[in-house]
Amino acid sequence: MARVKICGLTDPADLRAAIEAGADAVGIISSVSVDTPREVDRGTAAELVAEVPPFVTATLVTMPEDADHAVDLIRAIRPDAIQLHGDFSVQDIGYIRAETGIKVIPAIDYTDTERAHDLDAAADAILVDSTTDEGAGGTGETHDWESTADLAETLTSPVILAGGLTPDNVAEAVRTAAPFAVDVASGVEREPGQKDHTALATFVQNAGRELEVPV
Ligand SMILES: O=C(O)c1ccccc1NCC(=O)[C@H](O)[C@H](O)COP(=O)(O)O
Repeated sequence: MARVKICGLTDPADLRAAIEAGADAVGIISSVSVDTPREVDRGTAAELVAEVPPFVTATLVTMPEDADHAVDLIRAIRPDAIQLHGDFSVQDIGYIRAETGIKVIPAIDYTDTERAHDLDAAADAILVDSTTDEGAGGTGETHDWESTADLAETLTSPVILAGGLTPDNVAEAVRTAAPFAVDVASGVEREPGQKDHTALATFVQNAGRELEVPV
């Protein structure tokens, strides 16, 4: 069974729908250096994070200028975990964790297996995505899930599979890559930045939650 993170939530109604659908984690995107309909300002990010209940991981997804900027964002927004897009080092990850005490999840492009191995010991999990040249996510593009399966076998960190996942392909992605978790942003939207609540629920079910032991 793969855990599920629903990413790029921009308003309370979509946040609640993701939680009701059974998401294990939610992603709120703030302070990114690319143009995306899923970005919210720092204040909105803090308000959304404050609405996340216990046992659901509120994840700040960001492209900070440096490790101190990441720490500053964490202190303002107060997430449970940070997903870092950009060229951050082992030292940066250690520093952010030591300063804030939260889990640090670097995002890497699926082709950058060397970087994944470099960060493995420092990271709490690694998000393997189909990223842009700037290292951003939300591309809606799938990649070779078998290569991610091979990569995951050589890492000790839990691997989160992202990139182009949808309610229709997530079951196949989980079967092929056997990730710790899957992550979706654009694949469950009704329009850019707004989630389709039916698609959210179907995504969570198809990721394998329906296989849980019935009550
Ligand atoms: O979603 C974005 O627009 C985005 C922009 C900049 C940095 C990260 C971003 N998203 C990060 C995520 O975790 C997405 O869920 C992941 O990249 C998958 O996106 P998608 O292919 O649209 O499902």
